[in-house]
Amino acid sequence: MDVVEMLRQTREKKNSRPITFSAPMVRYSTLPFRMLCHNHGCDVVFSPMIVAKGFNKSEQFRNIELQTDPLERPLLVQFASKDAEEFVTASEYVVNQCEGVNLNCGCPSKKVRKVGLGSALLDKPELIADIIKTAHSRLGEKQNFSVSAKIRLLPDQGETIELCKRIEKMHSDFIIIHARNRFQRDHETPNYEMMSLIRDSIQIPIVANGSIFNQQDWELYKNKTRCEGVMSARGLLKNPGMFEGSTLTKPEYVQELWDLIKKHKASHPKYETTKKMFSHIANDLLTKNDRILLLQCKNEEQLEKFLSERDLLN
Ligand SMILES: Cc1cc2nc3c(=O)[nH]c(=O)nc-3n(C[C@H](O)[C@H](O)[C@H](O)COP(=O)(O)O)c2cc1C
Repeated sequence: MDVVEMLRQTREKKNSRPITFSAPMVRYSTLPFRMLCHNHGCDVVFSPMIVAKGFNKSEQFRNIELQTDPLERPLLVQFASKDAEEFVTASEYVVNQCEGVNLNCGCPSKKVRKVGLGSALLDKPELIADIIKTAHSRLGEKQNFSVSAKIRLLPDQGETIELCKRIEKMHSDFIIIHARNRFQRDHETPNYEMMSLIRDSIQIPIVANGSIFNQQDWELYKNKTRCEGVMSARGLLKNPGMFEGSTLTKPEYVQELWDLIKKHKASHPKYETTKKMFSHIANDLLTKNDRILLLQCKNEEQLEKFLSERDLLN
């Protein structure tokens, strides 16, 4: 259950499979989706990004934003914050619900950056360092509990390496790197070369992220960057069984997610999000016309009828 130990062991064992992570995804990486990923080959699952300020303010917000289950663990919880005390306070609320906390330094959304969160932190390496250092000094004693950062590359190679070294020096247990900078679009090729240079510069484990859709993709990362972990977002939305070797999504995943949402009803957000989630997971099982029809379902009953008629639900 110690994520850091899992990553270290992978490094020591040659030719071993990297530790697999489901990525933080606003709206989508709720408890039912995390359980599905956990059941199908994800070694570690991630909460969506949670804004620490709101989380600290109200119990109601905390209950809505984060619901967990011992069966999904190891779980990491990600916070957006620009203040060390605020990050630690939020982390203290979740310390018994998860195996670690992560600082979001990568979200490129304008709305998030405008308030100084997400990838805005990449312009302030000293602030990232302060948050990680403070969190480590206050939470580092807790066993099996990690503190880490998720970053994107910077446009400048030297600055990226400096940032990673700084994060390591502040005792981040590992670092998650989306192998693109914040100006790059998700379809652009990840920068494996820069990842390899980072590997040569730091000792802490690296979790590589960016366009991992199948086994070849994660093997490419492992070979090119010598990372200890791999993380997927869109790949798992398309095929939640990707990390257990399934090459295509399966009707069973649709049924399982449906059952998990029913079971953990309160933890799942609005119907519109549920519908979109099914449109991703069932995408490759449907015809083009059916994909359009799915998105036209107006409520849960219609969606259930639609999926049942296509033999995706019992
Ligand atoms: C719907 C969606 C929501 C996301 N939400 C978050 C988030 O909450 N926190 C975060 O660090 N990254 C978030 N990301 C970025 C992913 O974690 C990941 O870094 C990015 O999608 C690249 O990985 P991929 O190529 O496997 O999709 C999100 C991505 C998607 C597609």
